[in-house]
Amino acid sequence: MPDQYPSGRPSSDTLSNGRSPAGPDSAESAGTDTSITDAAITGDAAITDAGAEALRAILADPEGAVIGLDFDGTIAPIVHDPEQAVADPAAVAALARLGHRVRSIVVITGRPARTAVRLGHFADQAGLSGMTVLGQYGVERWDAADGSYSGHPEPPEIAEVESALPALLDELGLTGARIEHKGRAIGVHTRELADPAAAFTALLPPLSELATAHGLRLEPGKFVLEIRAAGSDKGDALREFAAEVKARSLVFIGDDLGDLPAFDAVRDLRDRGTPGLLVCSASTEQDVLADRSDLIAAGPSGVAAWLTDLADAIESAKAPA
Ligand SMILES: O=P(O)(O)OC[C@H]1O[C@H](O[C@H]2O[C@H](CO)[C@@H](O)[C@H](O)[C@H]2O)[C@H](O)[C@@H](O)[C@@H]1O
Repeated sequence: MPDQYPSGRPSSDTLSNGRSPAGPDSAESAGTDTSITDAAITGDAAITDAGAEALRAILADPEGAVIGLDFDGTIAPIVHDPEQAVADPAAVAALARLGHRVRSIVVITGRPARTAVRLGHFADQAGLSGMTVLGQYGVERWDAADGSYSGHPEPPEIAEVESALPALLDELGLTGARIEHKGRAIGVHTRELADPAAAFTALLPPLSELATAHGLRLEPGKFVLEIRAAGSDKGDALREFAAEVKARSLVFIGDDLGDLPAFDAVRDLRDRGTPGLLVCSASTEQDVLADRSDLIAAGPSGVAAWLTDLADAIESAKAPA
């Protein structure tokens, strides 16, 4: 696991940084170290100065803005069965409205691109005809414009890992762990086990060893350990996409460890002059992004509410007087 990741283990604590989330579940009061900006977009939520600056840039020039989002835990609520994790219809509806106004909407996910498109119902939304999905941390791509899918070749080592897994899980007494076959990656989920956190901790060293032995990497997430090819991460994917579409500003919304590189990319880009807004989809399972974000949304429902507010604000700025 890369050093910059503070912990691979899902947290069972509630958010501890005292910042108030945007969205319907918002409960805490705003911290004193942040400034409040346009209440129409952030409600009572605290936003950093850099975030407020980016928000102003987005509102002033939506045609230059890229809206980047993670899928699971951000626009799709977390559920036990990954096949049942559908996008929140309110988030999709807001994105469809934003799709008419902004430069691009891009979902950057650990899911295969096809899975995210299917679970998000992205292909049937009129407003999303310019959307892009970058799957498996950027090595797969779907473009709504022509419905095309593309991707790197699947690493053959994944099949070797797959055949080694049953014996390893048996040995650890964790045969009940859900295996998610993603073609170019394989996920081991502990959410449905009696003690998901203990199972996650027990699996971390042997799965890390297994990944390394096959020249692959371990990607930890919320009660999931994924073995995948090294190479692209969400930061690379976001940087390349922002350059491709010539983004003049960006937002990235995420919830989990795999989103950290995308957060770093937004920080790098804003250090170089492109305004960027970082939004954390907060949960009690993972708080690593909270301190790194400009704005905290109260989970996927808070993200959907924030996107809706953003669409309202952009549309009303465009409405004739
Ligand atoms: O990059 P993301 O879009 O956030 O995808 C990351 C992983 O998300 C999925 O797992 C998570 O969501 C599941 C469904 O809600 C949940 O059961 C699981 O505990 C979460 O970790 C997905 O199944 C993985 O393949 C993704 O890599």
